Amino acid sequence: MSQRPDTPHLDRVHLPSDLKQFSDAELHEVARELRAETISAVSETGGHLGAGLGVVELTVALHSVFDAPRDKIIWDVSHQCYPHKILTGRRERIRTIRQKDGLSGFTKRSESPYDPFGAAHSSTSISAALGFAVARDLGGASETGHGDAIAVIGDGAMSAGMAFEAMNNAGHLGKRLIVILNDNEMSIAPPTGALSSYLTRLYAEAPFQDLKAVAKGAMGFLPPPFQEGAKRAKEMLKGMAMGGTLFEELGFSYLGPVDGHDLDQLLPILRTVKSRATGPILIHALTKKGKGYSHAEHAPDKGHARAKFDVVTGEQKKAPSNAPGYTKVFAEALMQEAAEDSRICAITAAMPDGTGLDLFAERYPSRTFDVGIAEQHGVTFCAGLAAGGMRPFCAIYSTFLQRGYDQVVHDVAIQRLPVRFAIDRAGLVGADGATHAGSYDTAFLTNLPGFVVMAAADEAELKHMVRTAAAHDDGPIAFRYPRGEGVGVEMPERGQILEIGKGRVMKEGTRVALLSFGTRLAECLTASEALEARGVSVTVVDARFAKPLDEALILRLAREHEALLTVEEGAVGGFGSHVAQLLAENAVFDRGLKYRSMVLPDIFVDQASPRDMYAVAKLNAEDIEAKVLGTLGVDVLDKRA
Ligand SMILES: Cc1ncc(C[n+]2csc(CCOP(=O)(O)OP(=O)(O)O)c2C)c(N)n1
Ligand SMILES: CC(=O)[C@@H](O)[C@H](O)COP(=O)(O)O
Ligand SMILES: [Mg+2]
Repeated sequence: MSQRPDTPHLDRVHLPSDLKQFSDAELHEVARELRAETISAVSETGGHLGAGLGVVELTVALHSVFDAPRDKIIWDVSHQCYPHKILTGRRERIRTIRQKDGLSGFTKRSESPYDPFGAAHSSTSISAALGFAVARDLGGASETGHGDAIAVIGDGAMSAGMAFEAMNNAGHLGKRLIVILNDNEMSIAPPTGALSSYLTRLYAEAPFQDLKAVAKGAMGFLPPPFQEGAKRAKEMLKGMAMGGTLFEELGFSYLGPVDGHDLDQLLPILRTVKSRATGPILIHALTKKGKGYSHAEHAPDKGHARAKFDVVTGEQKKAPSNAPGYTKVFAEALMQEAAEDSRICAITAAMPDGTGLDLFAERYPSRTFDVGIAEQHGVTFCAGLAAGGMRPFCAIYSTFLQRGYDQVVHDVAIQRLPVRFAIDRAGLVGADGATHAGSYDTAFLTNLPGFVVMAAADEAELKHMVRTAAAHDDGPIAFRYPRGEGVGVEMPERGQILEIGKGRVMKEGTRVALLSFGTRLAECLTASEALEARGVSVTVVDARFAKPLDEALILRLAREHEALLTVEEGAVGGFGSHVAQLLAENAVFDRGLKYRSMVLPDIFVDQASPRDMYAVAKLNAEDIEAKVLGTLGVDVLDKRA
């Protein structure tokens, strides 16, 4: 356990209203202690660090000026919400964050009235805040009352289309709405794209202008520093002075840039905005990701997410790995294929490290594209690349691909374009919890005509699937694989091209067939050993493909066994549902086959270790064993006795 920081001011804050007791000078102390408390807590739990450290002053300023929960403070993505949680009655539990039965790592409506809107996927905050603003003005019912709607959105999140859709709508409606653009010039990786350059220009190149002239035509309200004509006010006015910022063109008043770490700027500005704003306003705050903790500030990712760490040295306490991680296996396999085929290119939506494409980019910079947080665009961009004769690999986490689904259907599948989808973080992911679970991709891709859908059972299989996808030009193809380490199997030098729609039999038995799709295969094999020990003979098959199904193999298994169970780390509607459809269409149930399908349950599974989450989902080896025994009508307790 790290030594807890001394926090005499913070100790007096149990709810945000307690901040009102402090002078502005004392709020500086609160902020200093809040930063120390955040670092100390995350050092014990691991989690998102850099973004939270970057908004410490903003959090203190917002909570001391506004009146949450009546005023709705909506954190975009909400990975920066730890200081907010500490100030809003959750300090006692902050050291449980992201753990089983602990606080969520994100804002969550069911957790606190101070979290008016849950998030974890980016760029939703302005839409949600606008919804609150309109509900307020239309007299919607709210247990906490209706006050201001405030969206705090990062420069990375601001680059997504959804943020602009919301600004477009908000500018048109003209409601009082406050957007704080938290510009730290970082996404998880350095941000890419023209918007990022634009934001930089807003404060780097804007000429100073006469304060009075600016004030005259500007916004009808000015914080005191403006009136005093202080140098700082000039800084604040730079962007405004340019006139016609992108945000103003969209109907927002633009105020900034302001120093997001300077409470002496933030407090008067927020107070003035609170008392005077009428329509939508955007405050452009410049901050530093990882601010105040040098090990974060100077890290390439600015301390975005951390395992538990030593506060003094910054050293992370990572568990030693026993097998290569799936992400790295994917990246290395793709590089092998790219070496042979100059048409292969790779696309990430702001997750170069998470998808392994940072490695690919080092070797093939001109064939790597980080499109920013823009999954929809990323998918259609790949469709265009494929139509243009390239072989694009679209590397997007399962959970984020949800955002590009219409593009998958309309731009890729209907046109039968050979986009290769590398779907990382398939299945339950652990500490990020339900928002990041890769639960639905098998279901939403296997519905689509012409799609090939594969799941890797281990890291060697992943290598085969990368090669198979590279070679597959006849329409779209996807392969899914989980977060974390492989199972430690022997790795081939290079992947083989798999026969499309063919599974592999791992072991032949006689009474029960376990048909696995994905990495539950290891659990099936473990369960089969336990079942064999009870005298139940088990066949275990790795399906490899959910689409097309290996119909011949599945129908043979159905014919030759008393029971057939499918097992997958995906929601209902995926592999098992397609197998059931095949069996039904072939009248197999009429002949008395006992069929069961093991899928993720119809609940959102909260954060815990992946193993604990799979225990909740009843998809571990012991659950498979129990399900088989139940299916056969064998009394589990009797047998164990
Ligand atoms: C739709 C979606 N895509 C990708 C992500 C992964 N992601 C989480 S935080 C983040 C960077 C956000 O950058 P920014 O908004 O600037 O916030 P910062 O971390 O810099 O404070 C990304 C890409 C996500 N949460 N949601
Ligand atoms: C907040 C967010 O969406 C990311 O930071 C996410 O937590 C990354 O997950 P991985 O650690 O699995 O890359
Ligand atoms: Mg940022």
